This record gives sequence, C-alpha cells and structure tokens, in this order.
Amino acid sequence: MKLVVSVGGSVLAPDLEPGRVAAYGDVLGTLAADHEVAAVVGGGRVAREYIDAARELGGNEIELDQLGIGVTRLNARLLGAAMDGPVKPPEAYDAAAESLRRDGLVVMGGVVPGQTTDAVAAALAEYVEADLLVYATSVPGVFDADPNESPDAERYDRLPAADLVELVAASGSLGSAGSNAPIDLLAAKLVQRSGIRTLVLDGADPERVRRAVRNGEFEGTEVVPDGVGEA
Ligand SMILES: Nc1ncnc2c1ncn2[C@@H]1O[C@H](COP(=O)(O)OP(=O)(O)O)[C@@H](O)[C@H]1O
Ligand SMILES: O=c1ccn([C@@H]2O[C@H](COP(=O)(O)OP(=O)(O)O)[C@@H](O)[C@H]2O)c(=O)[nH]1
Repeated sequence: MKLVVSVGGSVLAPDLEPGRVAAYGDVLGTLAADHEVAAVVGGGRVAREYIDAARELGGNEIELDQLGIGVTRLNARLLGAAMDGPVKPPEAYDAAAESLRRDGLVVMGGVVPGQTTDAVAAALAEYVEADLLVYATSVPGVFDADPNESPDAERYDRLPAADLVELVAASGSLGSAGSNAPIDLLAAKLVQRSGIRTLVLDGADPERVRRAVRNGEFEGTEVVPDGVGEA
C-alpha cells in the first residue's frame, strides 16, 4: 500500500527530544518494509516561536510562512536523520514522488506559503495516488469544537469529507501563519477532492500509527468520501 503520514510538529518536536524522533523513525522505517511511506513533518512550537518573533519585528504573513516552512524542513531533516541518515528533504511534490518511487520512503516539510503541512500531506497523497492518509496530530481526532477550548466537545468517529470542509471553514483556519485547527481548509478540500481514505488520530505515540496501518485499528476520526459514511 502507498501511505502518506502527516506528523504534526507538535507531535514530533514539542521539544527537541531525540528519543521521540527515533521512535517515529522506527515506526516509519518498519512500515516502509511493507509499504511505500511518505512522511510530511510540521513545524511545531519552534515554528510558532519564530513566526511570533518575526511578526513582532514587522514581517508580513508570507515572510512568516517562509520561516515556518524553514522549520518544517529542519524537522524533516531531523526525522530523516533518525532513519536513513541526513538527506535534504524534497521541496516539491514531483521530487518527493520520485524519491518515493526510488527509495520507497521519503520525508518532506512545507512547500509554499499560505497553507500548512496538513495541505502538503493531502496534496502529496493525491499526487502519488496514496491508498491511505494519516494525520498524526496533537488531538485524538476531529471534534465538533476545539477540544482544548470546549471540555464537552465530542469526537466524530466517521466524518464525511464535505462535513470536514464545512467544519474547518467555520473554524476560520485560513488565518495567519501558525494558526490552529484540526487540519487546514486547503487540506480538507484536497481530502474531499481526492476521496483518499483519511484518518486523524493522536500521534503522541507512533505505535498508534503503526497499528492503524497494520491492523486498521485506531481511535480517532475516519474521514470518508462524500456519500459513503454518516457523521
Ligand atoms: N474541531 C476541532 N477538532 C480537533 N482539534 C481542533 C478543532 N478545532 C481546533 N483544534 C485544534 O487543532 C489543533 C491540532 O493541531 P496542532 O496542535 O497544530 O497539531 P499539529 O502539530 O499536528 O498540526 C489542536 O491544538 C486543537 O486544539
Ligand atoms: O507548505 C507550507 C507548510 C508550512 N507553512 C508555514 O509553516 C508553519 C508551520 O507549519 P505546520 O504545518 O506545522 O503548521 P501548524 O500545524 O503549526 O499550523 C505554518 O503555520 C505556515 O506558516 C507554509 O506556509 N507552507
């Protein structure tokens, strides 16, 4: 199977803990023995710190995004170093797809301003015609409200892609650089358009990603193509 895993920066590098990066590297490396695996890595706290500092210095939103992209690529290098040795992460989808074809494994970060790595993962999944897209993020799925703001928020076990788009649009995620939402609006639209099976799960423990891929066992939200499932 062809698999794209979006590893949130908040999941991979909330701080620089080599053990956590090694654990992700192990899981992705093991999965790559049986599958073609593309990982897309986010920027996390460090990206936000750079973005906040540069905003105070008067940087415009595109400049802030460019800083964020730089940090996602640093994190991609770090994860790459935990697997095959340091390799410069591809900066575009065609280069990533070529690495995936050649090596069966690729790690990349951001691509262009105006989006997050959620959208990179969805676009790469569409480009390489992935069978499965997994968002390993800091929350255990997509909720009807931000679970970190609303203690009564309820998780969707299955969510039609159109409902995901609506929910993300309503949360106003196409905001400024470094903004929070379960996934960004472009990612939600690409997931809807591609119809690729998509899981959103708590990625704090990479074993959850392994189990989801290996046995289909996971706790979180499955985004289903429009018309296939009920919320
Ligand atoms: N409806 C929602 N369901 C789940 N998470 C949400 C929702 N709305 C906002 N969020 C926020 O989305 C964030 C998930 O993304 P984030 O922490 O940036 O992780 P990552 O590093 O994986 O991108 C959480 O901080 C969570 O509070
Ligand atoms: O293709 C990309 C990927 C990332 N970013 C920037 O880099 C930041 C960090 O990326 P990440 O995917 O971690 O976003 P987050 O989940 O932190 O919002 C984002 O907020 C954007 O500002 C971007 O502009 N384009």
